[in-house]
Amino acid sequence: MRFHTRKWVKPQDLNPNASLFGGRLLEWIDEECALYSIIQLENPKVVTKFMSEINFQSSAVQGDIIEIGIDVVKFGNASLTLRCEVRNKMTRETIISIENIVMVSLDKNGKPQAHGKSEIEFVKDRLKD
Ligand SMILES: CC(=O)SCCNC(=O)CCNC(=O)[C@H](O)C(C)(C)COP(=O)(O)OP(=O)(O)OC[C@H]1O[C@@H](n2cnc3c(N)ncnc32)[C@H](O)[C@@H]1OP(=O)(O)O
Repeated sequence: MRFHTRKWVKPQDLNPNASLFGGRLLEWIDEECALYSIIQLENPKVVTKFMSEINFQSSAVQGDIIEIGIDVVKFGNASLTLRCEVRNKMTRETIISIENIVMVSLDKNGKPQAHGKSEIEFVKDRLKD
C-alpha cells in the first residue's frame, strides 16, 4: 500500500471531545480516493459509489500527523475498487481501514463509462511515451 498523503490535525478538524472528527476523516479519504481514481483512470469525472464497513479503530488529537494509504483491489469495467488505510504517525496505530471503496468513471452525461484500464500506472511512465 502506498501512503500518498499526510494531514496535520488542526483545531478545525476536531469534534467536541477534542479528537479527530470522523466526518473530517471521511472527507479526506473520499477526496484521496477521488484524486487517485482521476489520475489512474485519466478521467476527471469520477464519483464515489460505495464504501464498505467503516470501523474507527483509534483516533488522533490536535497536532498529530496522519497518513492516508490507498491500494487497488480491482479494476472493473467502469469501476475501480480501492482499499484505504489511515495510520496515526504519532501513535503508529491504524485509525481506520476500509476494505472496498468503489469509484465509478462517468461520461459527460453522468453515466458509467468503461475506463479501459486494468493495472496501476505511474505518471512518470506515461511521460516516457
Ligand atoms: C468524489 C465525490 O464526492 S462523488 C459524490 C458522491 N457520489 C455520487 O454522487 C454518485 C451518485 N450515484 C450515481 O450517479 C450512480 O449511482 C452511478 C452513475 C455512480 C452508478 O450508476 P448505476 O446505475 O449504479 O451504474 P451501474 O449499475 O452501471 O454500475 C456501474 C459500476 O458500479 C458498480 N456498482 C454499482 N453499484 C454498486 C454497489 N452498490 N456496490 C459496489 N459496486 C457497485 C457496478 O458493479 C459497475 O461496475 P463495473 O462497471 O466495473 O462492472
